[in-house]
Amino acid sequence: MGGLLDRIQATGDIKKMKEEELEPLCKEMRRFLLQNVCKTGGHLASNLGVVELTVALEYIFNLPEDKIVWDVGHQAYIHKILTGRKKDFSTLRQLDGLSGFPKPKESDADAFAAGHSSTSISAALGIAKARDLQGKNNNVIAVIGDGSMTGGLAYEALNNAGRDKTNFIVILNDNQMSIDNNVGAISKHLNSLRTSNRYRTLKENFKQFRDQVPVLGKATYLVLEKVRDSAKLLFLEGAVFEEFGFKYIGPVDGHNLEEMLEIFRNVKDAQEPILIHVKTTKGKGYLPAENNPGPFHGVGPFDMKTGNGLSKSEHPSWSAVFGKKMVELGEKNPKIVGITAAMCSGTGFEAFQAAFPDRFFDVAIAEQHGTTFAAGLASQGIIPVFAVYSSFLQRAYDQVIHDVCMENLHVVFAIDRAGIVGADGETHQGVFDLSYLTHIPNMTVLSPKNAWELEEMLEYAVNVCEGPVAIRYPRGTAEIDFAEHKQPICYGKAEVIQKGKGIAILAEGHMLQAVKQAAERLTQDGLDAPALVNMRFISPLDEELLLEITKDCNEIFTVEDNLRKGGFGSKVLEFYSDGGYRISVTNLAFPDKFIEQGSQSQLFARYGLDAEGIYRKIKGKIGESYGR
Ligand SMILES: Cc1ncc(C[n+]2csc(CCOP(=O)(O)OP(=O)(O)O)c2C)c(N)n1
Ligand SMILES: CC(=O)[C@@H](O)[C@H](O)COP(=O)(O)O
Ligand SMILES: [Mg+2]
Repeated sequence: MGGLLDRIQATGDIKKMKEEELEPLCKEMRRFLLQNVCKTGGHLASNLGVVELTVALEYIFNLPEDKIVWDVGHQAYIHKILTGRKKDFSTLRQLDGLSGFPKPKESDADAFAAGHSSTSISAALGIAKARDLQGKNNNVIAVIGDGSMTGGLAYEALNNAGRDKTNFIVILNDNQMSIDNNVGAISKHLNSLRTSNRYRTLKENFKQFRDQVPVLGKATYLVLEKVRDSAKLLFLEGAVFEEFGFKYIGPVDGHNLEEMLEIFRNVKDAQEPILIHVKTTKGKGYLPAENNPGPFHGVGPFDMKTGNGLSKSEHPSWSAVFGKKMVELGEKNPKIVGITAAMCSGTGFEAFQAAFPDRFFDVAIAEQHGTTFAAGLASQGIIPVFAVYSSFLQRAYDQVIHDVCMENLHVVFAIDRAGIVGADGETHQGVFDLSYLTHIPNMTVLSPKNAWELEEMLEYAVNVCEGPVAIRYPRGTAEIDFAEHKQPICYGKAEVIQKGKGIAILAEGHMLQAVKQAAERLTQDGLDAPALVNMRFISPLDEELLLEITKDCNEIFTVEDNLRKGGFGSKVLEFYSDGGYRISVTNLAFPDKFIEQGSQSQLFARYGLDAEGIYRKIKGKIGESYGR
């Protein structure tokens, strides 16, 4: 056990293995993956599905000279293990550990960083063009899943690449799944291709042809091409990729190592754009994941024997609170519709989808389209609620401005995973949305302190607001026991949790919990109780309250789950500065850099945004004036 993988770790090169060792290597790889990911958590099912594909790719191509661009990159664990990172694999997705995504900073075998979907063909095309411009002749390969193939960016790249005739290879890894079931016309088209046996027929024809005209190994591809041209019938139905100018090869069995090796040998160094359609099974080799690929797309620690998750919480997740409330709102108002961009289960939208299938739209991985589609619906009096992760909405920035806000359309954005998300790291931290939304005219931005307030804000956003409105809430479990503070939501009004003297702490959303604990410690230290405010509205700010508070307080602290620049605190600072008010404002927020991976609590602690850190920063700032 561990022998073959350890050999690769020692030699740093899978190419030194004998071909007959590759099957046992795949077996060992699956065991290793399971034994580790059941402890660290991670994107298990996608990785189990690409074991043979990755092993064959890295056996035939020469890394790092040849460049493999993994789309999203959540399925690059095997690649990491094969390229010298087995020894660090137990640190996967942990603080200061191995990233769950490709990262050129981590290894020169990682050609391009990713985390968001549908970028691989564009990036690979750019890398191939750069190769040509520099007179090099390495191979460039994009590996993209069927789910990621629903993203518009992929088609912009195909459109560019096919016309351009740049030689590079696209491997379409089709497991018929996005995170949930894949949807849309492209997915249907892939299904129709999957069931055809054109590649096998082509191979049969080729064999007959070869028996008549002897050919040697490397020329195989050229012969295949000739066979193809002489057997046009096989291609009459045509894959859409042929129309884009790619040579289409497939569908091929992505778990048949021999077939993968043969194809990759044949296409290596080809001089035109080629797309290989590979069929795989998500979760392959681990029954709980094969039977339930959705939940095993991304998992926390689990029991390997049963597949059951280990972490349980008595509190509901923010997404679950959102989902439950949406059903209630949907029952009362038939104008409400739900939109997701391939994140139905992640955003808690499943119950709404089940209850109102005609009023629920999974637009696939298409945040830009989802936003403009919502604008279209809103322009006709429908009330769309688009539930979308904060970092993925970054894609639709122009659509938010141009299609929604400029026309002041009543679109509700339920921004899930706002703030620090944890183990996914830099690519997924939702720490920009306050900065990229709050300066847009007409946009209302709300941040709930707890589960109850999320429900109230949703009701308010759907039934009371008129223009565009965004409610941002974090990943994880929602606080439910703030029984004492249940004031109704009023446009542009903050909620005063506690009046105070000297210091005022203004909290954004769920940060109020840590702020309350920090405030308690300050009072235990003998300071006057600080004023505590739950801002609720980040845009527009409650300017009346900001003025009022200066009567009793001269030290203002803002606390938020966002980067500092352009965030909530900097807006407060701007307000006082523009008005010429002489008051000390300190912003407690994430620093202006890409925030690394780690658990949410580790990251809040590292950046001084947990209760302890907030307490220390306030104490440090005011220490002198209080003589402490
Ligand atoms: C822009 C963007 N939207 C949504 C996601 C979330 N997401 C990550 S993987 C994934 C499904 C991808 O499906 P596919 O490409 O087929 O890969 P598979 O996991 O099936 O191998 C989704 C929706 C993302 N990473 N980026
Ligand atoms: C790779 C990707 O983008 C998603 O799978 C993401 O990791 C999901 O995040 P959650 O676990 O927060 O739903
Ligand atoms: Mg897929």
